[in-house]
Amino acid sequence: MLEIDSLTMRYPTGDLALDSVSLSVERGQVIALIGPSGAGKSTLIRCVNRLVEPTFGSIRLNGQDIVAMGRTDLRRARRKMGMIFQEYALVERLSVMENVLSGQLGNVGFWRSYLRRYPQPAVDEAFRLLGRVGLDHMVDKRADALSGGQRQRVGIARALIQNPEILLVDEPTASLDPKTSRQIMRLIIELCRERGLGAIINIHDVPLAMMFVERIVGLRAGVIVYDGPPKGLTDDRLTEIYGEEDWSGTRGDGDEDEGDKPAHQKVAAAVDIPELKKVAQR
Ligand SMILES: Nc1ncnc2c1ncn2[C@@H]1O[C@H](COP(=O)(O)OP(=O)(O)OP(=O)(O)O)[C@@H](O)[C@H]1O
Repeated sequence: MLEIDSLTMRYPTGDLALDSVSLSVERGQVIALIGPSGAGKSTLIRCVNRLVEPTFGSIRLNGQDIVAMGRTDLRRARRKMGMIFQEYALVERLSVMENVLSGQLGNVGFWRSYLRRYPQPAVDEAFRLLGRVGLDHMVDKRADALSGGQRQRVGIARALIQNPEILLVDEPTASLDPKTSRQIMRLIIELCRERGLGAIINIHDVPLAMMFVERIVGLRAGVIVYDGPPKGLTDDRLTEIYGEEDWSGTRGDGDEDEGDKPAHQKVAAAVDIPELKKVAQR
């Protein structure tokens, strides 16, 4: 569905942010993109929606090369990409409903959206999505009266109302507490599953990524140094991605909603990491 080939990005400052990155995302597949600060994670996402112009390489969404597109085609292609941001990017003075409907901006034309006259099917879909993300009781609340987790739910509903083919998600939980972070990650993963949506999620929280995502891609200095399941992220692999560090205790403390087993035992069972299992048995 999304095929990135030999993607290279050198900023005008001379920084080589991506060095011949190749990556495919299948329909319904969610990828967590991890790596240290400056590894190129945000640049990769920004290249996919062409907020920055790659220096070299191709990015195909359903066979169409985004890098080669002119303005009209690019605008159309961007509608197929749902964006979810760390800082939510909501319009503070607008209601939850209006923020969600703003995801339709590309489809309803400037004047209709300016006058806030959205077609009834869009309004119905917004209600449905707000129900799905658990905010149906808050449709009229202003965005600036919401908690971080609620804001992110609005951000998710806004991304989904454009009926995207892929989600590009930049640090969705960086501003949230641990429990809310898990709820938001779980929601994103469930929605991707329900809709057969592919996603690339930039994330610093390795344990959280390992808990929810089946494929992890590790970037270091613009190069993919790991691409595989969470259970393959051994200490050596983490060192390759992040550099030398004591990794004990890094691999998560589990999912609070999975029954009464201590959380770290569930993660240990799920990810099959021997060192973690030893800790879990204590
Ligand atoms: N607008 C820019 N102009 C010049 N260099 C940039 C720009 N944006 C990013 N870079 C450089 O590109 C490299 C990759 O940065 P990028 O922001 O993509 O990394 P990241 O992995 O997303 O980091 P973080 O996790 O801190 O957000 C870094 O060396 C950074 O300094």
